Amino acid sequence: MPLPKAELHLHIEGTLEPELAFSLAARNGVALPYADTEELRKAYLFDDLQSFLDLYYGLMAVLRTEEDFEELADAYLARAAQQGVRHAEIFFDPQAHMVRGVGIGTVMEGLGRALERSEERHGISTRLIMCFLRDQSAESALETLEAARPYLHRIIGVGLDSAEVGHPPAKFREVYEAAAALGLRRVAHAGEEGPPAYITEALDVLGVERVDHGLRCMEDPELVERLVRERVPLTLCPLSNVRLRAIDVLEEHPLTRMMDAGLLCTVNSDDPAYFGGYVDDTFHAVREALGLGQERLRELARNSFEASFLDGSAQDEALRARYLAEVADYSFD
Ligand SMILES: Nc1ncnc2[nH]cnc12
Ligand SMILES: [Zn+2]
Repeated sequence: MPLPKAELHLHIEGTLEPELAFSLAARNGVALPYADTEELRKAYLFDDLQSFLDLYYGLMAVLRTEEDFEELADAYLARAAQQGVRHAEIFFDPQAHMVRGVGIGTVMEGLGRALERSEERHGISTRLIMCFLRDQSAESALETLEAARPYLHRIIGVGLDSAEVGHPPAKFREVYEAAAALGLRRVAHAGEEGPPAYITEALDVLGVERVDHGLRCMEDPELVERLVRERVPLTLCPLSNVRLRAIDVLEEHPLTRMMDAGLLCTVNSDDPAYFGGYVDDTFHAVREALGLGQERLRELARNSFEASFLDGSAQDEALRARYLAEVADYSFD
C-alpha cells in the first residue's frame, strides 16, 4: 500500500494519457498530427516549459464534451487512488477550452460529475482550483472569473499558470483582488522558470497562500527565510523540473536542501501523463535519486495535508485529522 498523501499541484489536462487522447479524438472526429500513441509519446521530449505548453494546449483539441472531461477526471482519480492519494486539489485551465469554443459550463459539469462521486468511488476527497493563463491578458482573466460565477460554489480557489517569464504576478492584481473578495483561496505558479522576485510578488501583490513550484526561491536567502518564517507551502514537482529542464537530473534536485532549510515542501506530479510518473512514482523517484529516508517521506506526506485547503470547516478539519493519522500509522515495508 502506498503512503497516503494529498496531491496539491495537478493540472487535470496534464493527465490526458495518449490512449485516452486517441480514443476521444476518434469519438469527436478530431484529427491528431500523430499516427498513433507511440508517435505521440515520442514527441514528449521538451526543451523548456514553452515547448511542453505548445503540445499540451494542442492535444486539448480532443476534449470537447462534458463526458470527455468526466472521463478524463475519473481516469485520473482511479490512478491517483492506486498511488495513495487521499485528497486532491485539482487545477483546470478554462481559458484553454473557451478559446476553442468549449464553454466553461461544459468543463465544470464534466469535471463536477467525476469529482462528486470521487469519495465514494475512489476514496479521494477533492477540490477544484481554477487557473488563469498568465500569457493571456488581465482582461481575459477577469472575464473568466465572471464566466465562472455560476460555478463558484464548486471552486475553492484560483491559480496562475502557463508561460511564466515575462508575465509577472502583478499583471493579475485586479483579478486576484476580485477572487479574494469572492472568498476564493489564492495560489500561483511562481519561481518555476521565473526569478525569485516573482515569488515575492505573488505573496505581496496577489496574496497567495501557497506557491506552486517556488523552486527558484533557493537563489534568494532572504526569501527562503521569509517562506520558512511564514510557513508558506511550496508545491514542488521534481519530475516536471527534470522534463522541462529547470534542472539537469533528479539527483541535483534541491528538495533535500529545501527541507533542510525548513521550507514546507510538498511533492506533486504537475502533468503526470507527460512527465513520466504519477505522484507515488514521483515519491519513489526522489527517494531513489536523493536517498530520502522514511521519516523524510512521512514528513512530505504530512506536509501535503497540512498545506491543503482542508481547513475551511469542522468537517474539513476532521478529514484532515483522519488523513494525518493514516500517515502517522503508515508502516513502510
Ligand atoms: N508546469 C507548468 N507550469 C506552468 N503552467 C502549466 N500548465 C500545465 N503545467 C504547467
Ligand atoms: Zn503546474
